Amino acid sequence: MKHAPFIAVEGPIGAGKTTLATMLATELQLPVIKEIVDENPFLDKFYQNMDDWSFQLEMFFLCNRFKQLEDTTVQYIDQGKPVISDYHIYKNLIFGERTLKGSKRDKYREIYHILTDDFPKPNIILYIRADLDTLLARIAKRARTFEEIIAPAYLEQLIEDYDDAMASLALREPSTVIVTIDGNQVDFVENPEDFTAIAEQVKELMK
Ligand SMILES: Nc1ncnc2c1ncn2[C@@H]1O[C@H](COP(=O)(O)OP(=O)(O)OP(=O)(O)O)[C@@H](O)[C@H]1O
Ligand SMILES: Nc1nc(=O)c2ncn([C@H]3C[C@H](O)[C@@H](CO)O3)c2[nH]1
Repeated sequence: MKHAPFIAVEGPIGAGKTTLATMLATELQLPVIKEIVDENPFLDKFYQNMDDWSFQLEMFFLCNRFKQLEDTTVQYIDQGKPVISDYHIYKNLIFGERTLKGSKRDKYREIYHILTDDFPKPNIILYIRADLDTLLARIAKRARTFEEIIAPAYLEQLIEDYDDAMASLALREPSTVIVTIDGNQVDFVENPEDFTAIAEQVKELMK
């Protein structure tokens, strides 16, 4: 590994990223970086009108994650300390490519690369795949009001985008370990053995 273990949990909306990252952080005694949701002023507006609000929303996520990545690099990666995050910065591009159009998409892509290309990236990705029914059930279980109007078609598209993105990342960065977790079958919340198996695998990868 080029640098200390930097683990990212990824997957489409509601796959269980924050849940798994938090459980692993406790089990492996790692610091955990979580994305900011509650103070996001654009999410609500975005779900009501994606075309009007996507640029503001994507820029907000990008700026927040840029700051978190900057801090993570200084506090952990540069110090050789392992860390786990409930997202990979690459998700900005996965979402941005889907929600933005035309010149805004081109500008956003350029800004993304300018801001993030020189940062250390996660060397272990836990990719939770889950089908539409599983995602809808988990989103409903979490019951964030602004997510009630998420269109199933948007989620379906994101499921596909995530698969494509992980496949292209694997080609581009062959040294990055991507562990795919079947979120429909593997239940790290309800089945302790499922969680233990994931935690053991991560421990091995961190050696
Ligand atoms: N394996 C699981 N089995 C059952 N429930 C789960 C599982 N994983 C997560 N959940 C529940 O599903 C909901 C969504 O989980 P979580 O918030 O971790 O998803 P997320 O991927 O971080 O979401 P987001 O994409 O919005 O950040 C929560 O209520 C959580 O308790
Ligand atoms: N458009 C868009 N771009 C992102 O980078 C992004 N990251 C997360 N999200 C949405 C998913 C959940 O509703 C909620 C919490 O994860 O925020 C995003 N939406």
